[in-house]
Amino acid sequence: MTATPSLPVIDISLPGDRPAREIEAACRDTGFFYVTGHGVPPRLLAELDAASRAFFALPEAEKAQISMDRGGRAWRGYFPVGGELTSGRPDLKEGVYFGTELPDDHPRVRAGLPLHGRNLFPERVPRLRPAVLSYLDALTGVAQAVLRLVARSLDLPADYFAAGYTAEPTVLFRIFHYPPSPPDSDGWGVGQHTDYGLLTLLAQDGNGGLQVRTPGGWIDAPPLPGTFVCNIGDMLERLTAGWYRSTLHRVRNVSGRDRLSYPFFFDPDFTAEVPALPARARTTAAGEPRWDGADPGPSPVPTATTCSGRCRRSSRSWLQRH
Ligand SMILES: O=C(O)CCC(=O)C(=O)O
Ligand SMILES: [Fe+2]
Repeated sequence: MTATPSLPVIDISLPGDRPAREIEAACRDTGFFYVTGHGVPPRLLAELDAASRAFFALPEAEKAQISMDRGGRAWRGYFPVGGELTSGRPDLKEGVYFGTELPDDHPRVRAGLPLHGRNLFPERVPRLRPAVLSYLDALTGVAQAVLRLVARSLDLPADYFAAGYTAEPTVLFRIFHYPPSPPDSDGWGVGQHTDYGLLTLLAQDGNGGLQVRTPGGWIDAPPLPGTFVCNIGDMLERLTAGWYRSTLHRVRNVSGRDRLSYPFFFDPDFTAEVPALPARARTTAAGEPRWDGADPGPSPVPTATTCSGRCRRSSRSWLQRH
């Protein structure tokens, strides 16, 4: 276990090729990196944090007013501590699910598309609604910017994803509260898993707790002020035939304090077809095999079905969770 951050910090505002090349290196390694230069004002997160703490401090009955039972197919609302499992074990957290706010008469909502609809906001904490909606807007912009760099890192046109399938992205945003773990416990917050989609952008409070699996063991991904932890999900790993990695991670809240975190999941349009990426125009300078497998090198590119250690994992999907 390391105490210092060993994941790269990538300034996405830098001109030129550098951010894309750094993203390429990070995605070839663990698929985890910190994003800075994103332009999200700190006050947005501060307001979201204050509103979220006010919500979680409400009595259980008040929080249950926006229970996920009432969120229907849109998959929104509150779940209590123990209400979500990873690999069959209850996580020590409660949380609220949000997503892109769509009115009841929106064609996608009327068509009954899963994950589309209105959010559930608590009447007792009115400031949560504007805080969440502003944050969703801001993070959607950051995710699109990171995906542009991901596209460039794969030598694709910068707008490859936005033009192809994130013009109307599927956004799932969750706010989690991890109560302090019992002192004699392993700090279990969320069990090990990979994320299923394209990108996750995580803000976490000062208590830390996120851990990432590396070949050398688990490392901490501590909070760095002004950054988001970005990781790529299974979809990008699959799209790149294992060239980019979706890596196991977990939460251990050993701080002895309440921990809040804000994972923002960014995925393609629910109705989009996600075709295989077009062939890359070149091999790497090191002569490694192409990620699309079109020009096999000396050793085969690991894929989800042939890799060894990294495949023994539990991948979460929104359907698996309940
Ligand atoms: O709460 C966190 O810090 C991470 C949560 C997470 O990995 C997830 O929800 O997929
Ligand atoms: Fe995750």
